[in-house]
Amino acid sequence: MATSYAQEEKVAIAAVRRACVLTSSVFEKLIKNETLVKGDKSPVTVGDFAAQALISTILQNVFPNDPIVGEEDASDLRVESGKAMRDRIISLANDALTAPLAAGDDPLWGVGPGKDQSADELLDAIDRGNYTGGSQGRMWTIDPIDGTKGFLRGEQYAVCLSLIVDSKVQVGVIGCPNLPIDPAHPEKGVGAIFSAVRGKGARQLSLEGTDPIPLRIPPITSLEAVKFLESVEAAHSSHSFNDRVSAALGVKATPLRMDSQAKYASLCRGEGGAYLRMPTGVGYKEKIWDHAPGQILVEEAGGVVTNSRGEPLDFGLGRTLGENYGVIAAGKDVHSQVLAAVQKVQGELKAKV
Ligand SMILES: Nc1ncnc2c1ncn2[C@@H]1O[C@H](COP(=O)(O)O)[C@@H](O)[C@H]1OP(=O)(O)O
Ligand SMILES: [Mg+2]
Ligand SMILES: [Mg+2]
Ligand SMILES: [Mg+2]
Repeated sequence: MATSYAQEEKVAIAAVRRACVLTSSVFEKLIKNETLVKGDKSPVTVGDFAAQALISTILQNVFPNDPIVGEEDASDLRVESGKAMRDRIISLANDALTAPLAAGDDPLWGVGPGKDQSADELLDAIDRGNYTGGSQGRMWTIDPIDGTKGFLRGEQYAVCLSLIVDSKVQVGVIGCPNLPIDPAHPEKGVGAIFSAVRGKGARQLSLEGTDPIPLRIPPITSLEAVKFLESVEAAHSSHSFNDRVSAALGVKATPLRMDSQAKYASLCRGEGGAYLRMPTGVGYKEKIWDHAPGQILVEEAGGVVTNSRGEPLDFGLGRTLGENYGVIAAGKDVHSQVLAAVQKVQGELKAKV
């Protein structure tokens, strides 16, 4: 019998919901010495560590045998110089794990009032994210704060969780605390969770995990109006390459820039016509936690996600997607045209050198 993954989706939504409560409260109170710079020069905050500890703890309670590929590790927190940050992370994670939340979160998956974790348990929970990945079996991916730079700017970021089984994403959940609930009605406020299960469609939920609205990428009537979604950070994805592709397609709309996998979610709501992420140089390999939930969300909303060779993303190669051929996500009708334009621009650039 095929697995329904209903339990996995429920747990994932509950974990992302609690993590969103945590990250929002961290942003309100974040102070200067609560951010570290990692080896690759990217920032990481107490919110990233605490959210990974929280999600990993919930997964451990319900699926103790599932390995986890998580972005963060606790090595900087285990040393003496990490003590202040460590204490803060432990208190944040415990607050979020034990907070009594309203409906939509029952049963509590082993968390809730009186279920405080020790410092060692929470550091170990972060480090359970050290799985190397691979092509077989079940594994979860956690990006506790995707778009940390956006988070620090008070702009878009996302709490991202996925279940991969035998290299294929089966469940994806993306929490976007700063994304408008309804872009056509800004007065409705911000904060949404997006969720997809393979073969069962994609949905937008409230930040409480309730009130599902099915997601379907709307058809595009003219290429001129295809709004590209792209990174804010020019170092993460080439803006100039996107401009060339836009010109090749005759696109008139100005691109919509936002951080994180909120781009995938926005595409599913028709806020942009295509998400294009081309490498800016050599060396950087895309991570599976940066694309797995977004990929299933787009596919279940009727769209297509490939690299610039037109191949599906391969989540079975380890912690990264392997050689970086970029990412193109769009509705079915638009994807083939964007892919052709990307390959045309690549050909022109090659001819130049
Ligand atoms: N050189 C790079 N190329 C592409 N993506 C990058 C690069 N450096 C960091 N990233 C990752 O891009 C993601 C954010 O992308 P976006 O620009 O779409 O918001 C983050 O997960 C970030 O990793 P990190 O979490 O380590 O900062
Ligand atoms: Mg990061
Ligand atoms: Mg990320
Ligand atoms: Mg991150």
